Amino acid sequence: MMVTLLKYVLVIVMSLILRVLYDSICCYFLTPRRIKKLMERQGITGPNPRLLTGNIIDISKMLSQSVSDDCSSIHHNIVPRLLPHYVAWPCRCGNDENTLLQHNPVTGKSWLQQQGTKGFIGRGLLMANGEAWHHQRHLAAPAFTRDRLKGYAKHMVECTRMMVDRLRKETEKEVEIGEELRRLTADIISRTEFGSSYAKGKELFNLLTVLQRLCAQATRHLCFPGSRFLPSKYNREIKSLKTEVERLLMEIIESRRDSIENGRSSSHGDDLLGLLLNQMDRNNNNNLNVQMIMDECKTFFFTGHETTSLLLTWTLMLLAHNPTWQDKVRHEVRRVCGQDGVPSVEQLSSLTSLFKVINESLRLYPPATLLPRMAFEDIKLGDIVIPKGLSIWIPVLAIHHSKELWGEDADEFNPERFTARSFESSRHFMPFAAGPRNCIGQSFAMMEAKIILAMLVSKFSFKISENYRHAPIVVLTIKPKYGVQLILKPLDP
Ligand code: HEM
Repeated sequence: MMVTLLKYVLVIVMSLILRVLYDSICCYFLTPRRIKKLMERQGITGPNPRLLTGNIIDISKMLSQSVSDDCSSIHHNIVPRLLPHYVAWPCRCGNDENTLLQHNPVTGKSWLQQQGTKGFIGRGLLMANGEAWHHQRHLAAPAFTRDRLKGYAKHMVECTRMMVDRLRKETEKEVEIGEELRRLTADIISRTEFGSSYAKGKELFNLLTVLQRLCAQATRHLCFPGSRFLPSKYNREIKSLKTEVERLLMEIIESRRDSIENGRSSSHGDDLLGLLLNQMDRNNNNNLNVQMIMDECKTFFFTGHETTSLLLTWTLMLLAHNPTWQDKVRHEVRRVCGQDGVPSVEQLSSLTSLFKVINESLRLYPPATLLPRMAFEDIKLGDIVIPKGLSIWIPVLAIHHSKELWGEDADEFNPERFTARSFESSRHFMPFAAGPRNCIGQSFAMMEAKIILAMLVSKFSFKISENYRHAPIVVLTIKPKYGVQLILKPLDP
C-alpha cells in the first residue's frame, strides 16, 4: 500500500517537473525563436538573443554605462541616456503604437510581467487580462466619476495645506522636494482609499513601499514557471511582507463589516475601499471576492501615488529652471483662485498655463517610459503582422522626444506647443497610455497635480539648489537619481 502511494506521488512530482521544464523551454527558447523567424521574414531584424536571457544582459550593460555619469547640464535630451538600446538598435516600427493600444482584448500583460508584480499587486486591475480585466475595470470605474473626484479634492487640499504650512517654517532652506511629494501623494491616496481607517492605511503603505522596492529587483532574479515557490531568501522576504500587508488589509475590511453588522453604519463608506466593499455586497459575494478587493487596494496605492509624485517633482524642477513660466503660472493661479491660491474644482479648467506646463512635463519626463503589451493573437498593424506571443514595449519616452513628431525643439521645454495641438500630434502624446486600457486614474492625477502645483506656486517662489545633480534614471518609472533639491522662498501673505 505504502509503496503504491509513493509511486503515485513520484509520478505526480515527475509530471510536474516535466511540465515546468516544457513550459520553461517554450517560454525561453521555442517561442522567442519562432517569433524571431516570423519577424525576420517581414524584414524586422534585431541583435542576436542569448540563450535564456535574450538581450536583457546587453540592455542592462548599455544602461548601466549610459547612466553612470550625471548629465553635463540641465537638458532634456534623455532618450540616449534612458533608452540606449533603442538608439543603438533602431527599428522599423512605424507610427502605429496608438493603434496597437486600441487592440484590447487581443493584447494584454504578459506572464513574466504578472510574475514580477504578483508579490505586491497580485491580480489587481493593472495586471489583469481578458474577461477578468473587463469585470474589474467595470467595478472600479464608479470610483472615478466626476462627482467622486469632487469629493476627493478636499483631501488633496487638506494634505497639501499641511505640507505647505510645514515647509513655510523652513525659510529659504534647501528641500528635497521629491521625497516631500512622495509622502504627500501617499497621504492623499491613503485618505481617498481608506478615509476613516487612514492611520492603518499609512502603516500598510509603508510596508507596500518596501514590498514594491523588493519586487522591482525581479529582473535580477530569473523567473521560470514555478520559480516563486523556491524557498530562496528573496522569495521568503516577499512572502512575509505580503502576508503582513494582507493581514492589515483584512483587519480594515473586518472592522468595516463589523460596523455594518452592529448597526453602527449603513454602508462600508464612500472611500475607494468602501465603494469596492459595497459592490461586493451588491453582487452577493459572487463576483468580487476579498482577495480581489485586497489586490485592487494594493494596485491603486501602487499606481496612484508614485507616478503623480514624479510628475510633480519633474514639473517643479522644470518651473524652477524656467522662472518666466514659474511667474506666468503664479500670476494665472492668483488671478483665477485669488491670493490664497487654493483652487476650487470649478476653477481648475481655467488654469490653462498650468495645464500646458503639466502636459509639457509629462511629455519630457513621462513617468511610465515604456508600455508593455503582449499579443494574444496575430494582429495586423499596417503592413506588419505582430505574431501571437510577441511582447512589445511601446517606447513612450522616445515617441515623446521624436523630432519627426514634435519638431526640431522636441528636447526643449516649450509648454506653448500644447496651445494648438493637432490631432496627429495628440495621437503621439500618451503619458496615460491610450485606448480601453488607458489610465483609469488620469482625471484623478490631473486634478491632484493642478491643486498641489497651484498651492505651491502661490505660496513659494523657488529655484534649483546648487546641489542638484541632473541624473534621470529609470526604475520602473523615470526618477531623479539624487532627488530634486530646491530653495523655497515663502511668499506673502
Ligand atoms: C501622473 C500620474 C499617472 C500616470 C503618468 C499614469 C500612467 C498610467 C499608464 C501609462 C497606465 C497604463 C499602464 C499599462 O497599461 O501598462 C496606467 C494604468 C493605470 N493607472 Fe495610472 N497613471 C497615473 C496616475 C494614476 C492614479 C492617480 C491612479 C489611481 C488613483 C492610477 C491608476 C491606474 C490603474 C488602476 C491602471 C490600470 C488600468 C487598466 O489596466 O485598466 N493611475 N496609468
